[in-house]
Amino acid sequence: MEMSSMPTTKATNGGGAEKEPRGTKKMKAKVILAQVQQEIDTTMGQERNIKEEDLTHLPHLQVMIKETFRLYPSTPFSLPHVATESCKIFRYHIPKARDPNEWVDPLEFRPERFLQDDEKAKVDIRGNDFEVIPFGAGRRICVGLSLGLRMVQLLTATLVHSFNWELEHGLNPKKLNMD
Ligand code: HEM
Repeated sequence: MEMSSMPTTKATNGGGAEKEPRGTKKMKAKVILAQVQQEIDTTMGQERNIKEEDLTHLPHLQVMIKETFRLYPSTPFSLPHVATESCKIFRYHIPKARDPNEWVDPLEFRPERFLQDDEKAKVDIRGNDFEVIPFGAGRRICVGLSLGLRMVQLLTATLVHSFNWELEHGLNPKKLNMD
């Protein structure tokens, strides 16, 4: 996600999500954040911490994480595994990462593409659909898949539940030093 750095507690932020001009990427990120926060608040309230059992009731959280894995898979940074060109291996079609023939607006962060009734609603990230394989696929698939996915979901949900997130001093995400 294009947001990180300085958290404010939800109580002190004053609900700034609606104050940005419409149509900007920053605005979109805030809307997505607000949507996930609202989903968590509606589902389990603000009085207790998120538990693993809650995760299955949070579809917006799940598609936000799916979209993050699609657009920013972590593995190419550590292992030399990324499809730079679409190709066919035996009978398997492996689409190029962020292929415009596979994805509408491939470079846009659009979690809703994975929501029910949308184009890619059925795509799963557990190695069954080759469009998004953040954990790999086949016999060398990540053995920590279930643990890793649950941890990412639980941690993200907990951070989003407790804080609003934005870059310090309105920094442009493109200028963020990721080294
Ligand atoms: C979000 C978290 C994680 C991501 C995105 C991830 C991703 C991956 C990927 C892409 C591979 C390579 C698959 C391939 O070669 O095709 C891999 C392999 C592996 N991962 Fe993970 N992983 C995560 C968490 C974990 C955790 C929590 C553990 C252990 C508790 C783990 C243990 C392993 C092991 C042992 C392999 C090598 C499997 C093999 O070569 O047979 N991973 N992971």
